[in-house]
Amino acid sequence: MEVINFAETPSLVSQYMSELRDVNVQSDMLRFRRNLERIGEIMAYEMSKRMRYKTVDVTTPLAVAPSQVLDEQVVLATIFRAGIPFHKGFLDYFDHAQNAFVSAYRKYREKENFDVFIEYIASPRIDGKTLVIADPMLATGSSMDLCYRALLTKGEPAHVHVASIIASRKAIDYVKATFPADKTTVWVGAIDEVINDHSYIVPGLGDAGDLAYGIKE
Ligand SMILES: O=P(O)(O)OC[C@H]1O[C@H](OP(=O)(O)OP(=O)(O)O)[C@H](O)[C@@H]1O
Ligand SMILES: O=c1cc[nH]c(=O)[nH]1
Ligand SMILES: [Mg+2]
Repeated sequence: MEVINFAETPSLVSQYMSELRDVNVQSDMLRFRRNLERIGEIMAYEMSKRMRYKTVDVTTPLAVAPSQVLDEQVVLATIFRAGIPFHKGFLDYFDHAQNAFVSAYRKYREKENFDVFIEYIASPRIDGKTLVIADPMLATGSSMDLCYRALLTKGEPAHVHVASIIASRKAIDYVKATFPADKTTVWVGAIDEVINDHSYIVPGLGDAGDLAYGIKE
């Protein structure tokens, strides 16, 4: 399974990542959401280079121009809440994509133990399509895995792109063990080595949902 890690090649993504992580910048929620979006936009563009195109004739005011257009039906899936700005970045580039939304939340049994519950799914059929699941944080990998399994009730995708801003090493290993190796590509802004007792990524950035939308009760 190919893992594309943007941290290996310094670019503007590195600048946006540093702002996302920085406690002194995080109080600017607009910038936090916009940086999630911007990384989504750049990932979408890089992903688009791996996709299939077909040639069509486009009529200009002067003549006919043979043009390359995307020949894959993309479904952009995301997980509430933190996935929303990241998803918007992808959708602004893959503007013809269909979309899927899934809810997943951690229900803590005690401080360190929790189950992830999926309660809501709104998705088109995904048979033969290119499925992108965009969620900024891949901590244990449970939400991503449960989301994927929920989406499989809507069909079998041709290819799966797992897109994340920060992943833990543990989650990368989990995705490698649970997603189909022959048709999954993983895209990450960075991989952090540590995950703490509360299953938060360290150094990570904190709680992406709260930083994007405010704390919840
Ligand atoms: O890999 P996991 O251990 O499953 O954790 C990752 C999940 O945690 C975050 O969502 P969170 O549960 O904080 O919800 P929120 O976006 O509503 O804050 C994130 O957006 C993922 O969905
Ligand atoms: O580090 C983490 C883990 C889960 N969810 C987050 O938002 N951050
Ligand atoms: Mg959260």
